[in-house]
Amino acid sequence: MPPNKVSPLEDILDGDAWRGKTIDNDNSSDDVMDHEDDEPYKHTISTAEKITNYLLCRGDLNSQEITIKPVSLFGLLRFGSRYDNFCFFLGCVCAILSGISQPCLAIIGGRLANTMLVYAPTSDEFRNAAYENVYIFIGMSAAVIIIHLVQYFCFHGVGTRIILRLRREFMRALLRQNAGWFDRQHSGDLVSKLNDNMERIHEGIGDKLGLLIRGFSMLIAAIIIGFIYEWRLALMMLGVAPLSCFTMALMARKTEGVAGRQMAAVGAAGSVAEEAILGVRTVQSLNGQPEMVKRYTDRLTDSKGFAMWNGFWNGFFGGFFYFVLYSYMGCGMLYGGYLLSVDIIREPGTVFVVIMAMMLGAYFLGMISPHLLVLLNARAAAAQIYQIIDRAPKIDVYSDAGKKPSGMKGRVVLENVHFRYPSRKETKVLYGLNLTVEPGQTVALVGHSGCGKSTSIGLVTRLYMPERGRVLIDGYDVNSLNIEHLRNIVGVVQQEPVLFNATVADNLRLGFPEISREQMLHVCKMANAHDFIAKLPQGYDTLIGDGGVQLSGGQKQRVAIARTLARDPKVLLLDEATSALDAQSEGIVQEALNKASKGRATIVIAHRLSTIKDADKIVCIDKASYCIR
Ligand SMILES: Nc1ncnc2c1ncn2[C@@H]1O[C@H](COP(=O)(O)OP(=O)(O)OP(=O)(O)O)[C@@H](O)[C@H]1O
Repeated sequence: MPPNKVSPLEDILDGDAWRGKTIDNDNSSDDVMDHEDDEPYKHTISTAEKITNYLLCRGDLNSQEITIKPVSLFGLLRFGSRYDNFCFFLGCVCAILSGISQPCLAIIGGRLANTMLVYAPTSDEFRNAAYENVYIFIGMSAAVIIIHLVQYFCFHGVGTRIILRLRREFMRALLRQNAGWFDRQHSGDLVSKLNDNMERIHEGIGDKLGLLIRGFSMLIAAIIIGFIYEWRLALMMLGVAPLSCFTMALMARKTEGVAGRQMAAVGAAGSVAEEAILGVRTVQSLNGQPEMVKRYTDRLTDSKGFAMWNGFWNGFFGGFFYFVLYSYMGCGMLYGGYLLSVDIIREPGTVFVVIMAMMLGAYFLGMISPHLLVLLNARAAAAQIYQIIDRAPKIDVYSDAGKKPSGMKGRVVLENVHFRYPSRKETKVLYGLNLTVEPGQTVALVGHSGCGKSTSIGLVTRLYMPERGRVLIDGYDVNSLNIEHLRNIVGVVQQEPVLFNATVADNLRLGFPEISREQMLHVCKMANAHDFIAKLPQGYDTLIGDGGVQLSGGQKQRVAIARTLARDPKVLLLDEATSALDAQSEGIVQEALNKASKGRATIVIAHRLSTIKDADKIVCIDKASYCIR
């Protein structure tokens, strides 16, 4: 069954036009282990990109290493609907118009200058010409306001909508990945992909792209207008463009380095804060608050130095940029004056038009230079995100493929199972394990730490696939069963129950949103959880905090057991479900587990005798031998 729609933004997010293609999963039983290593990649920058970078004084960007092939510019719009594509196009047109309009305003400025310098202020000609130009000026300014508004509205809307979809698709794709893949990832990296990369993509299809288009079109329009009005002055003024570009490129080179180090130091401080908050009870119980605050402050102090340098370079080059612009403007005025004196230029307004247009072009060229990386960064960030979105794992929880037999009893057979983890291929964990659990029977798995007990039950839920041998339920190879169906038949209770920051009822609904109140009460009674839940301030609707922090360990475990029972699994896998509890809680939870395992095939992993004393069979796992008692 495809996953349920999860967001109230269905109207925006609905529709398949933007949905990325994924590789179909055949769920075939001849799949071996889930070996899916991602190939390393080194991207080479195209010649056009190299030339652009050199022209804009950013030759340093040509040597940077990009380890993923960036998507194309249009690839950034992959999750855009037709409406988004239209808005994007309209935004680009408005950005170009907005860019062209600025040098055009310089023309009106020049005409006004002419009026003031040529006519007597009291004459009718002066009044008429001045009014005419002022009206044109106001009219054009009003048009610029509208163009700006449409441009920002379009880019902002497109960016926001596409990022919303992208975030949802990324989250959906993340939760689709198999355990072997997660073993090779760092959760911090994935969260930062969700935040930083999305931000970069947003910049690439949003306001910053508008800024780039506007800057380039402004420069081109300024050059054209300048050369049309007076090519000699325009040619002289053209020199300001590389100068301003060079100044801002220098600033970008200096600040990018220190800003990166500043961000890294702030990030390190953030990690300390996150660790301290997550482990606040341990910190407080050890009176470790001053130490944690000191560690946090030390990291922040590291960032202070970089922040100061960042500010210094920004201030210095920002000021120097204006110095370059105004000095050049002065030189332009002198040269314009000379051309006027030798009658090459007839009207003084022409000098203003050329100088103002070229200055505007140069100013915006300088402004966009630090943002040159925006597009490349966005394309590389999109490539990273799409790589995960497009990754269809062999064990695919969203796949519709596979058998869904009804009326399953839950007879579990592990037949000569060999296994090693994909992330540690050199170490073999299971060496031909054989195990049979009849419906209604409880089998205890025992053995020394690390012998492969948890691994065995992970294979029953098909978290991983055996290297050799088969795992069967009612005679069906688990590889041939539909994954969702399999995980409805098999229920797992872990040592550390994982509850979420929601109400008790919401936690019980996870994976089974249709559960009725009666069913909820029934499973909670079976799990010895109903009595304490009923005494909570809002009963089943009580919020239980991060990870269920407002419940005791035993209470959390009973809610987790009830949640597992909600889907009425035929096979119950208990992975040291009581080992983290004190003796009293253990008794209550054990009683709940005994009730829960009635009529189901149950595999219990335990170290305590009390947990396994009622088992029908005890299987001892020891590297190359498995003994049954
Ligand atoms: N995700 C993983 N990636 C790589 N190796 C793993 C992974 N999980 C477990 N292992 C290794 O596989 C072996 C078996 O681990 P498993 O968790 O099945 O042992 P166990 O018998 O349940 O141990 P314990 O009783 O301590 O819980 C161990 O050597 C462990 O280091």
